[in-house]
Amino acid sequence: MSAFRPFIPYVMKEKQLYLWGFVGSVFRFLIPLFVPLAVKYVFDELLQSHALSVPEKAERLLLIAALLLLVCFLIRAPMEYVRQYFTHKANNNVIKALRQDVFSKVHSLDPKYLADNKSGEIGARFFDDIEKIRGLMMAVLSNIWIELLVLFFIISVMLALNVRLTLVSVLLVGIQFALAHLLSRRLKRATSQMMNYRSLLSGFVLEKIQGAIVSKWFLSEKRDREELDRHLDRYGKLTDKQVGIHAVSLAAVNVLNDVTPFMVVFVGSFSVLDGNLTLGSLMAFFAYVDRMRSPVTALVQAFPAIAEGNVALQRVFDFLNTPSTVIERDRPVELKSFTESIRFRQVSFSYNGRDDAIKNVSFTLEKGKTYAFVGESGGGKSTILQLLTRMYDADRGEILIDGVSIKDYSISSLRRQMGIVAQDHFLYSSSVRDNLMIAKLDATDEEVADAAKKAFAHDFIRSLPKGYDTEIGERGVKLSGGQKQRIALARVFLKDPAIILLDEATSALDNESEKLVQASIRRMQRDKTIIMIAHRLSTVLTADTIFVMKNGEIIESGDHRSLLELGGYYKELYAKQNPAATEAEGAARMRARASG
Ligand SMILES: Nc1ncnc2c1ncn2[C@@H]1O[C@H](COP(=O)(O)OP(=O)(O)OP(=O)(O)O)[C@@H](O)[C@H]1O
Repeated sequence: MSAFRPFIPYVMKEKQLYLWGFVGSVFRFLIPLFVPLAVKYVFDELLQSHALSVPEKAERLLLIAALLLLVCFLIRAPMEYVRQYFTHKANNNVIKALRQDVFSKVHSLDPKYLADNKSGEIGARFFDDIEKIRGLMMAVLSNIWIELLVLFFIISVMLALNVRLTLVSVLLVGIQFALAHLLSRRLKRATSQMMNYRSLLSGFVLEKIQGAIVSKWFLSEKRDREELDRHLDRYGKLTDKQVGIHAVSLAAVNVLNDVTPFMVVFVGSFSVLDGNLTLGSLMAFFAYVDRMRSPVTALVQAFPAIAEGNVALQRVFDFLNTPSTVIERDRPVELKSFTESIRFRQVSFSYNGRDDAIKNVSFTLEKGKTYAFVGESGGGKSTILQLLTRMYDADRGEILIDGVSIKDYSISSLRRQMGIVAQDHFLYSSSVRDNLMIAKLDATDEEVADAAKKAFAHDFIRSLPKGYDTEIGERGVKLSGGQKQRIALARVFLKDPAIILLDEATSALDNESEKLVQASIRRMQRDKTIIMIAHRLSTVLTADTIFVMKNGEIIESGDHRSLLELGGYYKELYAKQNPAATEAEGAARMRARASG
């Protein structure tokens, strides 16, 4: 029930449309309910009247028929349209608002949530769950409430006709409701298991589609298929369970449904024999009891949709209420421009709450200089960038920009100062131009081309079939690794931020291209602060300061020369990558010492 509360504002926003739907429904459903009363009049009064001649009776019959037809065509039919149109429109608006909110929520989720949950499972909220909420709205807002109103109306008229018969009917219908209610709890539980599994299944399938090429390489298609079969079997069992419970509800309700009119005729016939009930009243009664079955059947038939919608509401609002750990403070400061320094003060951070990815790290970076982080894989280099861009917040210590904690800045103004080429430089399945322009939405063609030239991407882009308008496929599959990297670099050149973060930004380029791109980066350097991460030490030789990381700690720092002279871990790494250069440098130093 709890998920209904946050859902109410969505429905209330559309109350005007629902009101029209309500008006349409009342007319559409209540008009036919007067037909049995007309039948009663025809049987009890008109046909048995001694005051009227046969032609007069025929004339009245025709008049009643014409009146009923007229009401049906002129009021009931248009009201059906009003009911359908406005209720569906209102439902569509609610669905649209929910989808907008789910989509916006994706952007405010912590990277940790995105790392812990498969995109297919998150996508299931957007598609499957919200569609189930539509089913719930159709059942409840379009049908069930009006059926209940009809039930109330019918019982009132029946009470006026005959109390005893009404009690028999209400008792029988009451038993049907009680049965249905009893089974609905089990149905909800089964539905919840089924839907949670369905979202897991969509996560699995999406991941396998994305990894289809890897499956081909490693010939793991058969294993994927077996895994899918296992998932489908389990899902099949859960759907069978749900269908089974629903079938039991329908069977129980339908038996009683069949029995009810018969019982009414049976009991009612005695009343007719006793002279307590007219034949016309019994016929009207029979028609009402028949109509009375419809709300119960509608309710029971809608149970799966209601149960699924209920679970979907819970899942969607649980998702919308996912707390964020990276939170902007009230009235944050705008970081208008970066003017002095970035400072990490005794910063520690763990992704899983157990192992520190960064341990007590402190350093200061000055504006306009180039810094590099090098060291072993998994040493914590990328984590430094994650913390600086506030994808995660440090567990301990402080990160300051121009002397102010980054938590005090608005997140957008902080990120506006930074441009990043990450290891996983995601490209969208749109054109090259669109991919570049996410860095600057109002960029001119010249600015786009200029940025591409700096990243040495312009020539290859122009050679693509439609140049800058070429579609590059999902995640840029139609491009080579180096081409994708150049586009990611061009994106940062186009953004032209004060702080440039390069995480293995040139690793996919050949030596020649890497040198050219590095030169571009250096050219834009003047007032830029560059933080680069690289395994290939040849790319960081000119950095003002190189930080060497191991096990989440900075173990050495200095420029290339001083680090070599230190003779520590950096020298070891450098020697491994450049054996010849190290020997030559050693010999030169020896010579210098001998001559000095
Ligand atoms: N999203 C994440 N969730 C959990 N653990 C993570 C996550 N990202 C990184 N780690 C862990 O944190 C540690 C530091 O990772 P980080 O990516 O900072 O290393 P790195 O020095 O950049 O490595 P590489 O040079 O291989 O890119 C590693 O042990 C890694 O397994």
